[in-house]
Amino acid sequence: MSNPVILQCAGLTKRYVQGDLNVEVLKGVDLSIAAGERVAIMGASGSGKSTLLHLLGGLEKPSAGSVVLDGADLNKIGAGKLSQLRNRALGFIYQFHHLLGEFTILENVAMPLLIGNQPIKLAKQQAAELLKRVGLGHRLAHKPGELSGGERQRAAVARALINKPKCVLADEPTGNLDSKTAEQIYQLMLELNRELQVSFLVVTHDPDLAARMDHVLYMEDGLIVSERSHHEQG
Ligand SMILES: Nc1ncnc2c1ncn2[C@@H]1O[C@H](COP(=O)(O)OP(=O)(O)OP(=O)(O)O)[C@@H](O)[C@H]1O
Repeated sequence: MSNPVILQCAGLTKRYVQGDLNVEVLKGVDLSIAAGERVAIMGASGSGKSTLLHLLGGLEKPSAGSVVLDGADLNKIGAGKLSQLRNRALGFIYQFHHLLGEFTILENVAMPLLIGNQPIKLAKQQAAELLKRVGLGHRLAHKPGELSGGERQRAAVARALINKPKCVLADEPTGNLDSKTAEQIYQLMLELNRELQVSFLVVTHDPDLAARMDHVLYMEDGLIVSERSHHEQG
């Protein structure tokens, strides 16, 4: 693939010290994601998938190795630059939506734009457009607690994409959804991937979701052990 690399890590290592124990959770992971590419990470519970996602998203620091996002080495830039870069270039989706309960859906989705210093009116306009796009145009003034699980997850997808990020990092985005609602979330992610050329890196136990990605990587005990390519889904 000749598309530019958006997110890359090399020799990524993470150790936690627990009392006398030194637990090596990531043991030198190399990974590269191109613009518009969709990658799934699968693997047993405890193999290090979420830890890898946190390090790639700059939410935690590695013990060794590098992460390069949109040309910037995350370990070599200061905290202020890092959060700016994260806000501009990345979107995050979690199994449990992490929307803020005291704000409306519209405000939740507009939030990344406001953090990026966009004027409120414009931010809300753009958030309303994207919420319509994900089928929530009639729910703008609702708070997360007033929506169904699937509606909340669609709002979370909208929030992850409002900044037109280069890459979305998703941790079990369909983990708590029934299969019909999960299907809507896959379709939405695929549409937005095609339309906006956003890359997706998705940690999942869900084989149906993994089958919609360009590549599936398997993690075992802190390392990526195999890769499968499949293009039957286009
Ligand atoms: N802050 C921490 N301190 C100590 N150990 C940790 C910490 N965070 C994670 N671990 C350990 O690292 C290992 C990998 O955790 P991680 O959450 O990355 O796994 P996972 O593959 O995402 O699992 P799951 O599929 O169950 O979500 C686990 O054994 C976990 O106990």
